[in-house]
Amino acid sequence: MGLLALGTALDWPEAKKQAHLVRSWGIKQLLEIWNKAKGKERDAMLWGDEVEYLVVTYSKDDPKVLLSLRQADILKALENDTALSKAGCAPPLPDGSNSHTSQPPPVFHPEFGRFMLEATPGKPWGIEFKELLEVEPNMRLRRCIAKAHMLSNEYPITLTTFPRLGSPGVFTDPYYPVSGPKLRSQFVPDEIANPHIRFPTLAANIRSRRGRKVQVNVPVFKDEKTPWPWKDPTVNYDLHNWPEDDDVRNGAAPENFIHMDAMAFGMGSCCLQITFQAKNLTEGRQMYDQLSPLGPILLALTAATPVYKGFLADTDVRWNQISKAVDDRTPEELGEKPLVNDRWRIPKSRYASNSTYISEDPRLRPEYLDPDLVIDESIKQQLLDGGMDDRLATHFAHLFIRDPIVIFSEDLKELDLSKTDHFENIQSTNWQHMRFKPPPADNSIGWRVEFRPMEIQITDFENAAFAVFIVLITRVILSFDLNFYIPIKKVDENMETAHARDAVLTRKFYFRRNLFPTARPSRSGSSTPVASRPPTPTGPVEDEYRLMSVNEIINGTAYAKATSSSPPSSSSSSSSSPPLKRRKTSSSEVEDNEEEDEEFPGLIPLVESYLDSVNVDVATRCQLATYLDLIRKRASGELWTAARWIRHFVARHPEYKRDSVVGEGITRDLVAAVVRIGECEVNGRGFRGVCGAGEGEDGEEGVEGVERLLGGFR
Ligand SMILES: Nc1ncnc2c1ncn2[C@@H]1O[C@H](COP(=O)(O)OP(=O)(O)OP(=O)(O)O)[C@@H](O)[C@H]1O
Ligand SMILES: N[C@@H](CCC(=O)O)C(=O)O
Ligand SMILES: N[C@@H](CS)C(=O)O
Repeated sequence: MGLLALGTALDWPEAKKQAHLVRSWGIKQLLEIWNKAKGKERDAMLWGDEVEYLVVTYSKDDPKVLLSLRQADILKALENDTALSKAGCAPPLPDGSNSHTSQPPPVFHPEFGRFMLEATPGKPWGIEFKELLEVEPNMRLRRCIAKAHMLSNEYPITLTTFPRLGSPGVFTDPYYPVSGPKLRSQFVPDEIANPHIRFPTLAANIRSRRGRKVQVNVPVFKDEKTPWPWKDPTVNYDLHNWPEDDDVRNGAAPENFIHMDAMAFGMGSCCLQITFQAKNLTEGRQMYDQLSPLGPILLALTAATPVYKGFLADTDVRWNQISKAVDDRTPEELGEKPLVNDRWRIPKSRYASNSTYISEDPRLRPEYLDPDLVIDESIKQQLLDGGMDDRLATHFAHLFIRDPIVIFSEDLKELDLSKTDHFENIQSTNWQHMRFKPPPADNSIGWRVEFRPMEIQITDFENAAFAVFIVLITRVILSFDLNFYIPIKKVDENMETAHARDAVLTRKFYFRRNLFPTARPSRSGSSTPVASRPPTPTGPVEDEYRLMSVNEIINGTAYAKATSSSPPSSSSSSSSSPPLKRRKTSSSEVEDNEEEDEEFPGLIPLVESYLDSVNVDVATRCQLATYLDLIRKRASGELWTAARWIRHFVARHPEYKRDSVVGEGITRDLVAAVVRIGECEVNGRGFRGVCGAGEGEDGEEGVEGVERLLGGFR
């Protein structure tokens, strides 16, 4: 959730005139906080998660599911219920106890979509291992409380996208006709966006700055009966409501791509974000850098977005779609026209993988950095003159190549150095996969790092597992002083690779061979689990990394070898499931017979070594083991990603005609299945009973394939 200030928002031509002023005030505010906070020490190791939900309407007797646009009413109901004391919202902790002692009631926030909600814990989590066990019940509590403040036919669900957002016909409740002055979309009404002035202004000014509508094209999945070449049948080439309607006539909607044209198609997607507070600036910078190369791996591992606008896509994750949905670059910045009015060619959208490292770690070789990084030299100079070091000044001078998109006229009267609003304006509209967050103006909390790439998962069990995994990884990084550096450009490449269908099983990612400076004892104390090659700090950088599968990265080469002989569990799926490709089509695709002999320890074994080295009680260790097991099995293919489960669900549905179309009936049943899984979880009844395959305990049908997604964990 970005900066929710209020005021009179400037339209783009006016905002553009003030961009320079906002940037220069933003830099002054940044220097103010920098000078105040750079020496901050011993901040507590806190962290927090953010879970984003879609709100849908669903009832057993209704053949339609819709997006509910009652976000404001729901938030008001939550706000008015100060105790958030709805009966039945206290699911037991995994150890059977019922105490949620460390936490005040959760906090609910608005999001871009008027059909979205975000929930965070009432206060950040602390360093205690036991608190890790509170995360899942707290997430369930949030879902339960949210539901209790909705209408009986409304549900908070954690699918990344609503499968028929922008499809012809009715997909919102209430219905609004398409086309409004802010989004100017062919497919979604303006009312789909949160009416807070930030959101329609973001959408309108991004479009205006760009000079045309955003162009969100996703390759369609080619099934047996998909007409080919495929032309998006929902695009209307004859509309003449807005000048921007010409975009589709000028090639904005190419063949074989699902075409979308508004910010809502990206920022209407849900994710799971984790924020960490570092003990000081140095540690924050280290965490930012070391977590960066893990971003694409976690994106692939959490893949959950195979459907857009009623069609199966040929990609599994949301990332590039959001990137395109907020891409405000002009034709000059995109390199389509010679640079005349703009200052730079800019290689990436504002929503993209991060482009530089920020630590002063001596292990950071210059070769890992992008020599062509675009920065604003004059801003960098101001930061250097203000006492900031070169590397961090470069980072902020890169973020500040962007224009502020939402400017309130009231904020332009005088510079207030007791605030950070102008700095946050630019910072919070640089949606990179990591965010480095300075303390607020009052310096009350520490330097923080936000990990942003993960897709939201269907259940809180999975969301807690991924949140806890990232927490444990940061502790391993800090305890073992791990080194994940690879050239930042390779992180970009990995981000692209993560989009492939089933990338988790079919692709390889650039990853650092040796995470340790020297060999370390293994868990058994015998042979070393670390990479077999010595570190090469001065040798060719290319020797420091190689392509690895997600299984190798997460589970280690030994485990991957042992599990790779058995085909992924998709082999037992219906023949009508989209096929799992094992063909080689690019250098990053997994080849069955191309095993590398080099050892790599794997992140989960490293987490286990770390847990062995600290004092964790048995009950906590057991619960953490179920989370690690889920991730281990997702990485090995024993369990499916949500993307694969959704594809399977669609493929098995009687209404699916193998033509890539995800119709209303399929969408309804998919949402029904997700609601049912959520209910089973909130009620603490487990997935295996009511929600397992076949007839459930309550006499209702189980959810198709749920055991492939979740295994027998609950
Ligand atoms: N001092 C802290 N240390 C670590 N995490 C924190 C701290 N304070 C808040 N958080 C966590 O950071 C997350 C984001 O908090 P919040 O919504 O206030 O930030 P935001 O700036 O709106 O986030 P975003 O960067 O996603 O827009 C939440 O999970 C919250 O629990
Ligand atoms: N929902 C967005 C993130 C929004 C935000 O930056 O808060 C995503 O899926 O990445
Ligand atoms: N909620 C995000 C995306 S619009 C933000 O406000 O920055």
